[in-house]
Amino acid sequence: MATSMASSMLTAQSVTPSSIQSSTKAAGFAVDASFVRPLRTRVKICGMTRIEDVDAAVHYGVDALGFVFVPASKRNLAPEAAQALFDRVPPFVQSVALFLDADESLVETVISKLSPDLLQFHGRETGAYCRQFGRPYIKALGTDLFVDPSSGLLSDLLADHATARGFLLDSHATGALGGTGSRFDWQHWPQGHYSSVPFILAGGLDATNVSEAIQRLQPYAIDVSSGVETAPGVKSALKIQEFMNKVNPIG
Ligand SMILES: O=C(O)c1ccccc1NCC(=O)[C@H](O)[C@H](O)COP(=O)(O)O
Repeated sequence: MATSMASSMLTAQSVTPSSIQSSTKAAGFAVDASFVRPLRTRVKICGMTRIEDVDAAVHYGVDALGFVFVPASKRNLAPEAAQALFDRVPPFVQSVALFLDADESLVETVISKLSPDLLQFHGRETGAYCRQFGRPYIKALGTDLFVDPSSGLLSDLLADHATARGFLLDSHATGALGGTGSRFDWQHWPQGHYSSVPFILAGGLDATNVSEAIQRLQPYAIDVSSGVETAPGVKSALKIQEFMNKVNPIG
């Protein structure tokens, strides 16, 4: 008890904003006053379709749960069917509603019925489209954009989405379906001064590769779906446990 109190005091003392910022700079990220890297990697598990999976994810310490409102997806939820899942999300765990080039009416229905904490746009949505809902959002970007940043496409997109709370980098080509379980070439992970908002790593993560991903890329957060599933939309409590233990090892 005494030892653990002493070590938590030590941690609290040594974690000044300036020490956080200098370690962030060392990792190659642009830092401004609005983005201080957290000490632990945050986790979103996406594609929740079952109450028992929500419970397992919460039990193992997830930060956010993703719910897919994309009719073409195997993980798609009808807003009415999602109510019971949203009702199960406890305080301090975020609910994230995911859309892909959706009709505005679907987004509005989900907002009014389910009150998600955060919206996630996975297609070719413009900044103006995303902002019209007046809710915080993150924007998914295909890493094809990062292969040649000099093209200007990437900086245009980041500028258009200047009010996004973060950018999720996935292996999908922009506009294509996500949640495929495939990894992108991590060499294309942004190391430069692209943005002062957090980058979230997604695409093909699982318990075998997530530690390496975090060490090499130091993302703000990670997002996983297939890597903790036995079938699309069916999560495994054991895989969630193994994954979460690798992200933020206990002890
Ligand atoms: O999950 C889907 O079916 C889906 C459909 C359409 C757009 C996006 C979708 N999922 C996005 C994600 O789940 C995340 O980006 C995910 O963390 C990465 O997926 P995975 O490679 O399966 O871990």
